[in-house]
Amino acid sequence: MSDILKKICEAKVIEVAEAKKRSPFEVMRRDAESRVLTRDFVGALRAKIAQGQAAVIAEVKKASPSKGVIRADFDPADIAQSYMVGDGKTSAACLSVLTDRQFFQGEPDYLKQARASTLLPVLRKDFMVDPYQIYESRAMGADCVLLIAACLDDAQMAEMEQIARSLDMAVLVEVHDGAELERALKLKTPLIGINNRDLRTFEVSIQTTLDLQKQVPADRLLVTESGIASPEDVKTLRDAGIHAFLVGEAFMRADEPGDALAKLFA
Ligand SMILES: O=P(O)(O)OC[C@@H](O)[C@@H](O)c1c[nH]c2ccccc12
Repeated sequence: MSDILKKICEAKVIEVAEAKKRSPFEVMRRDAESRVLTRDFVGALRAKIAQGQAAVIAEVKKASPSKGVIRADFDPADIAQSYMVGDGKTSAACLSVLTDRQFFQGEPDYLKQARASTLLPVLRKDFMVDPYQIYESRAMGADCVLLIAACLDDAQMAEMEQIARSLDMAVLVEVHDGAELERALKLKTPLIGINNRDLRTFEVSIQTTLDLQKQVPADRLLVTESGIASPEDVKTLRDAGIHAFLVGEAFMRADEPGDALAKLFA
């Protein structure tokens, strides 16, 4: 595990211990189980692809450890609506919302606001280290959770996936190398995220996706993540048969994030 990832996951363990004191496990579980109807995250991606379009998971992210504050004027509901509309032709399939406070200046409320202002399925972007957080994700309204293979062992991933499925949530499992990908493929989820960002160096290369793509069976839905910034990047990836994208920074730096999305994927 990279140093930054290790630091974040250690902080998460403490954060979760505190959260459990405020809302004990059974309370959180009941809260999660009382929520009705998730939005179909995988279906929304597949629908775009079936129409010959790129399936874009558009991220709502204020700041990151590598870039600091990315967007000072930050209104999650406005941003989410902008993504949902796009330019009227090209728009997001799904949203991703950072809920981590300490490293990404995120908030659980941002997810609630983004989801309430749109009809799009929402991924909770955070660092899962404990099954408690899967219930917590559903309780805050998430339709999909992220499992980062580098943070978890096989048994933890399988357990968290099982809980997510029992709550009708989708799972995006994120990998950065071939060994992590092999482990991710033991899960049932179709959504395999390949992170182009190396969390040790913060270097970003879409070549990571192109290299690992061969190892992803055709019945899985590969999502290329991070560092997608130009129409050339998009063309290279789509020509290679990759149609699902997770993009944050390139949109967050634009005045109108949905316009930036439409331009990047037109
Ligand atoms: O802002 P970018 O380079 O477009 O990247 C978006 C997304 O892939 C990135 O935020 C991300 C990918 N995996 C993560 C895990 C945790 C936090 C953030 C991430």
